Amino acid sequence: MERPVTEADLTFEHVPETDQAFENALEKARTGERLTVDDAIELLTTGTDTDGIDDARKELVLEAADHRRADVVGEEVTFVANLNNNVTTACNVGCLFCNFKDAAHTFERETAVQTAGFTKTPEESREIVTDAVSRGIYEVTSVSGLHPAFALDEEHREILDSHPDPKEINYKPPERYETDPETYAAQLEAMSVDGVHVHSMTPEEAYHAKRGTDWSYEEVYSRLADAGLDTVPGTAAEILVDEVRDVICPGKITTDGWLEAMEAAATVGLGLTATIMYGHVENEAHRAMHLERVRELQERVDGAITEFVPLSFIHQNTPLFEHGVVDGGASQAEDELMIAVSRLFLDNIDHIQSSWVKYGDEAGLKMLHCGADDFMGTILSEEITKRAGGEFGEFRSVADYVELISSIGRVPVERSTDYETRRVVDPAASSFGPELGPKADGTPLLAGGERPVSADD
Ligand SMILES: C[S@@+](CC[C@H](N)C(=O)[O-])C[C@H]1O[C@@H](n2cnc3c(N)ncnc32)[C@H](O)[C@@H]1O
Ligand SMILES: Nc1c(NC[C@H](O)[C@H](O)[C@H](O)CO)[nH]c(=O)[nH]c1=O
Ligand SMILES: N[C@@H](Cc1ccc(O)cc1)C(=O)O
Ligand code: SF4
Repeated sequence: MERPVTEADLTFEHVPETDQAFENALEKARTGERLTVDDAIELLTTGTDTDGIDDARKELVLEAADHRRADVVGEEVTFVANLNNNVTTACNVGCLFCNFKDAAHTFERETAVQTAGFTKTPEESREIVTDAVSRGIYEVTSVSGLHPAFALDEEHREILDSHPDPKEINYKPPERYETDPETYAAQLEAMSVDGVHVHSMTPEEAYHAKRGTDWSYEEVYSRLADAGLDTVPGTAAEILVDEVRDVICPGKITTDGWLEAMEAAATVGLGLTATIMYGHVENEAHRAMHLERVRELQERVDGAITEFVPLSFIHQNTPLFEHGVVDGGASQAEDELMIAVSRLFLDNIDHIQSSWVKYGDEAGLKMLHCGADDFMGTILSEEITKRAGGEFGEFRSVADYVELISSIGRVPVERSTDYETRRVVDPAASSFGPELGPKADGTPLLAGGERPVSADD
C-alpha cells in the first residue's frame, strides 16, 4: 500500500527565503512604508535567519500592527448582528480541509445510506431568516455545499436539463433528491426578508451557478444581485497560490478564477469581503503571496473589499489531518502574526476580523491587540467549524460582545455589513440587543434560557 502523502513530502516551488532582513522589514512596518512579499515573509517568520518563532521579535511585529490599527480605525471594536443560514451540505468538490460537506449521493432518494447532512428548501430558509429578523438581526450569511441539483435560476435549469453530459458538469435533476434546494435565485429571494442584507455566493458557488453555460461571472453576479444578493463572502480563497490549492482543494477553481469572480462581483456593484484559510500545508511565502494578491485585487476593485478575515484551519475531523498530511493547525503565535501582518500588509483594507469561531473568546480578544478591529457576528448557527471539530460554539449575544470588548478597554460598536452604519453601545445600559435591524428594538436576540437555532435540531 502506498504511504499517504505527509507535510514532509511536499516540495513547493515557493519557500520562505528572502534577501531582506527582519529589522528592515520591521522598520518599514513601523513607518508605514508599503511592504513587499519578502517583507511579509520576514515578519511572518520573525526572520528567516533563525528557525522557529522568536518571541521578542514577534512582540515587536504585534506592537507595530497594534499601532497601525489605532492609527487607521481607533479604539472601536465592531460586530454585526447576523445569522448563518447555510442551505445544504451536499458537495462533491472534495476539499481535503473540509468536513462541512457530505457526499451528494447520500441525499438521493434511491440510496441505502441516511445522510448525515441537510438541505433546506427556500421555504425553510425563509422561515429561519424570518425568525432571526424578528429577533433583530439584519444580515444573513449563507454559504453552502455545491449541491448537484442547484441551478442559478429557471433559465439555467433549462440549460442544465438539456445538457448532453450532465455528469460531466456535476448536474443531477432535483427529482433525484429527497429535498429540492431549488435555485440560487429562489433561495436568495426567500432569504430577503424585510430588507435583510444577504451576504452569500462565494466565487466557488458562482462557478457552480454558471456551469454548463458560457455566462461570464458578471452575468452570474448580476442575476444573483437581481434576486436579492447584496454582498459576496470572499471565502473559497483558501491560499491563493495554485501549488497549495493543488494539494488541499484540487477540485476548486484556480487562483485566477477566484480573482476573476471577485472582480466581476465588484463590477456589478456588489461589496466584498476577503479571507485566507491558513495553518495547514502552506508556508509563510504562500501566506505572503496571498496577501499580495488580495491587496492588488483591492486596488482593481477600487476599495470594494470591506474586511479581511484570517480563518485559522480547524484540523480535527478533516481528511488532511486524518490522512496524516498535517499534524495540526496553526500555533497561537502563528495566528497572532497572521493577524498582525494582514493589518500591516493590507494598507488598503480598513478592517481586519478576529474570528471567535476559530480562535475562541480569549485568543480572539488577544487578536484585537495584534491588529484586528472587528469581532465578527452573532451568527446564531455554525456548521463549518463545528463539523471540523471546533469547540467555540455558534452564538455570541450583544451582551457577550459588550462584556468581552469592554474587558480589554475598547469601545463596543454594532455595525452594518458594510461598516457604514455604526452604533456605539453604552456598556452601562441595563440590557443589550441589536438596534440596527428592521425589527431590532434593543431587546436581546435570545430570551433567557433559549438556545440558538441549529441545523442538527
Ligand atoms: C465550507 S465552504 C462553503 C462554501 C462553498 N462550498 C465554498 O467552498 O466556497 C466556506 C469556507 O469555509 C472554510 N473552511 C472549511 N473548512 C474549514 C476548516 N476545517 N477550517 C477552517 N476553515 C474552513 C473555507 O475557507 C471555505 O472556503
Ligand atoms: N470569521 C467568520 C465569519 N465572519 C463573517 C461575519 O460573520 C460577517 O458575515 C462578515 O463580517 C460580514 O458582515 N463568519 C463565520 O461564520 N465564521 C467565521 O469564522
Ligand atoms: N463561513 C466562513 C467564514 C466567513 C463567512 C463570510 C465572510 O465574509 C467571511 C468569512 C467560515 O466559517 O469559515
Ligand atoms: S470547502 Fe466548499 S467546495 Fe470544498 S468541499 Fe467544503 S463545501 Fe465543498
